[in-house]
Amino acid sequence: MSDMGLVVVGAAGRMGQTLIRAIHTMPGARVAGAVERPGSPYLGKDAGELAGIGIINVPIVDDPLPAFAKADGVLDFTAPAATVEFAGYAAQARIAHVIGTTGCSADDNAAIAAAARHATIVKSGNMSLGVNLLAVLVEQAAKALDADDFDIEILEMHHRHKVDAPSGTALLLGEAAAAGRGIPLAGNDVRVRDGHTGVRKTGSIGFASLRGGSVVGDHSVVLAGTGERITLAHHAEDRAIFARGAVKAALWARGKKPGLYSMRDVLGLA
Ligand SMILES: NC(=O)C1=CN([C@@H]2O[C@H](COP(=O)(O)OP(=O)(O)OC[C@H]3O[C@@H](n4cnc5c(N)ncnc54)[C@H](OP(=O)(O)O)[C@@H]3O)[C@@H](O)[C@H]2O)C=CC1
Ligand SMILES: O=C(O)C1=N[C@H](C(=O)O)C[C@H](O)C1
Repeated sequence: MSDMGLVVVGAAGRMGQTLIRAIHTMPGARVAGAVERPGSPYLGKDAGELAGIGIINVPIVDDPLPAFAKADGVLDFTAPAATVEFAGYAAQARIAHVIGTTGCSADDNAAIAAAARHATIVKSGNMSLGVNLLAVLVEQAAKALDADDFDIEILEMHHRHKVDAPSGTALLLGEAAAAGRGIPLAGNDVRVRDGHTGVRKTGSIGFASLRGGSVVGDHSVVLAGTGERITLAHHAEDRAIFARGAVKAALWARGKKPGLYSMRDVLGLA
């Protein structure tokens, strides 16, 4: 089979550039296109040169449709509104869509699920192997430790440029904890505490978000009991772990029937 042609949308962003570098080094994939928004100062620049790997003869363009028409898949770490739009185009083009964008609303997620009727979509708040394994461990721990005895709190820290909170990873870990407890996360989550909050509600899952500096992504899940505390944690040191996961997801999705898949499916951890 020929190398999978991948379009990187948001190609000038932090993840976009990391994705261009990852595709360049991973066997089985090639950069087939690079897209940024209309008016971006990066339009016309070579995606490889911008990413620091030298000229690859892929100019950054602002029209996704012709790029998608010539490709086998799209890697998308952009913003929720853009991702919903790209999901529609990827479905039209019948190509795989790997979505790393976080901060999607319920309506955004419904639009993405609708697109997955026609396209193979892999969506995850975190594409790394380590975090997806951590989610499995969190689910097991939450199941093993009774909600009356152990409180679950999720702490995340990211760089100063991050725009959404809690992080997609924190929510993914919260979903895993809730699954372990046999409850939905919605309605049991406490995303903010301020002022006179009252005592902690038994069985709730708390979140706290820190922002600062250049932190790539730190996540801790604390299971706090009386007299003891378990902490399960992951520290991302390099965005390459997310980019390699995304390319792996695209290669996995090639030829799979339409549907909405997760990184746990890709990694065989489901
Ligand atoms: N799932 C995972 O493993 C990971 C997910 N992420 C998520 O990925 C997303 C991006 O993160 P990051 O790379 O740090 O952010 P950046 O802001 O650095 O990159 C986003 C890029 O997308 C571009 N963009 C936005 N809208 C459009 C559009 N309509 N068409 C084309 N390009 C567009 C932005 O352009 P402009 O600047 O002009 O707006 C920017 O270049 C975030 O949601 C983040 O949380 C990040 C790391 C890992
Ligand atoms: O914005 C980021 O940088 C990251 N976003 C993802 C998230 O919201 O969890 C994944 C990773 O932690 C980096």
